[in-house]
Amino acid sequence: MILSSTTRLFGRGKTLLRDPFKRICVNMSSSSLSGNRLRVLVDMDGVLADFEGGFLKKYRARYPDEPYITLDDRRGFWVSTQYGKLRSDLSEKAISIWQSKGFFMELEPLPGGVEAVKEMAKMDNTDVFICTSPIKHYKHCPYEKYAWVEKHLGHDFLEQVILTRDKTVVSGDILIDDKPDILGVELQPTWEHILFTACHNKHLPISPSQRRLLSWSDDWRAILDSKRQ
Ligand SMILES: Cc1cn([C@H]2C[C@H](OP(=O)(O)O)[C@@H](CO)O2)c(=O)[nH]c1=O
Ligand SMILES: [Mg+2]
Repeated sequence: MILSSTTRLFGRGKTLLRDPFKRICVNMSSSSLSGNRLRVLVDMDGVLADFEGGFLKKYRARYPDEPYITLDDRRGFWVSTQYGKLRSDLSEKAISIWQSKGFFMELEPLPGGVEAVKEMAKMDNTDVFICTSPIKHYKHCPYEKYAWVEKHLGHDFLEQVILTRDKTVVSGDILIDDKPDILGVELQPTWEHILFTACHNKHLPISPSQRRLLSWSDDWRAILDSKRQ
């Protein structure tokens, strides 16, 4: 009985369920109870860095005689899946592009993203983290993601980088991300996913409960304000 009321009071955490005191301490440091600070998680590729544009440019340069998919015709999150449907061997060719040295480092910033993150980071009661997934071919990508942040946001911002393959285990109030389905071991992440519009997701119908950020010219400040207490 005590355990089940603890469950209702303190949430669904499996490991901490038997220790309500510990659960309270953990919650105190999470966004909703940490002195009313807002914690914003900002994705990198497709939100701050132009993965799709960078991919197409390098793919066409490396495989000038192969067919390609214009950004307007992109559908589905995974580039290699759509290229594989175009012709089965093109999937591997696509993968070879983002596995190459320099791919992630040389991505151009998407318009307004770096400026928005810098502005957010200066706002009162606001903590901003870059929450990004490295590819499993780890030779260049993790290093280059850090280098990109250092180059565009400055050395101090390296403190704010979270590299994870599972964003559901990271706590925050908002996750601004271009991937339509963000899944992982945590079935009820603390953040609200704000879908950042990209060439591959712009045609997707959005559920009434989901919110979009159309670009960094859209009203991201209003979205942040809507989550403040
Ligand atoms: C393979 C692939 C990766 N990515 C990005 C998403 C991840 O970065 P991010 O979490 O910053 O959006 C990273 C590893 O999958 O590369 C795409 O956006 N499209 C793709 O097709
Ligand atoms: Mg992304």
